[in-house]
Amino acid sequence: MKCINTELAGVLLFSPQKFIDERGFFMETLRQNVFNDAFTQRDLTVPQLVQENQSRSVKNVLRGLHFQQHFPQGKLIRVSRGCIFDVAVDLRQESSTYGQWIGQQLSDENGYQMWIPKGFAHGFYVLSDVADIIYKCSEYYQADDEQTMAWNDPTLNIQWPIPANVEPIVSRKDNPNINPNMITFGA
Ligand SMILES: Cc1cn([C@H]2C[C@H](O)[C@@H](COP(=O)(O)OP(=O)(O)O[C@H]3O[C@@H](C)C(=O)[C@@H](O)[C@H]3O)O2)c(=O)[nH]c1=O
Repeated sequence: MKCINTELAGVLLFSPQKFIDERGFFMETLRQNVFNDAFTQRDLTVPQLVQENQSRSVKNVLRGLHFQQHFPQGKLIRVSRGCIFDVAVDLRQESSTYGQWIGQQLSDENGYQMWIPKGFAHGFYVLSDVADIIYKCSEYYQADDEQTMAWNDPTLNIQWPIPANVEPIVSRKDNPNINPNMITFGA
């Protein structure tokens, strides 16, 4: 498993070694010592991962942007089936990359895992017919602590790879036209 930095401080991309043979493939998806080393080598605190989630989405689904306000979660995200455009937005006011976003394709082909630290909002858009996302979190989910920021927030101006004339499929919570409690970036 290789770990590389991204242009946003603390956002890491893990790239596994894939062993392909006539049966299919094999790869390690978590190895605690490699994971820990990636953080200690960068003088970052090693996160404890306390919850794992899986969701399935169909093409054109967009989930996010989500974050927990008082109990922020770091998230280690991978895709076991299909392909997504995964987005992290830096909401850490003291950060040199505050307000910036990063988008990365994660797929069952590339096997990449994106580490999104605490203090970021997270969302993704599904590019394949179906996508299964598996992600581990460093804090427990707390429904009443969760905040949603509009995926199409004009200040963030995230360049989602949504085809022209396609409306993404969103939950009521993630629909800026329906959810009156949505957070506006910078407000
Ligand atoms: C996230 C989550 C949801 N749920 C429940 C609440 C709800 O009834 C149902 C579906 O929840 P949601 O609609 O919030 O699911 P979803 O929109 O997939 O929420 C997720 O979106 C991505 C972008 C993230 O970053 C995640 O942290 C999480 O916020 O599952 C849990 O029980 N535990 C959890 O950890």
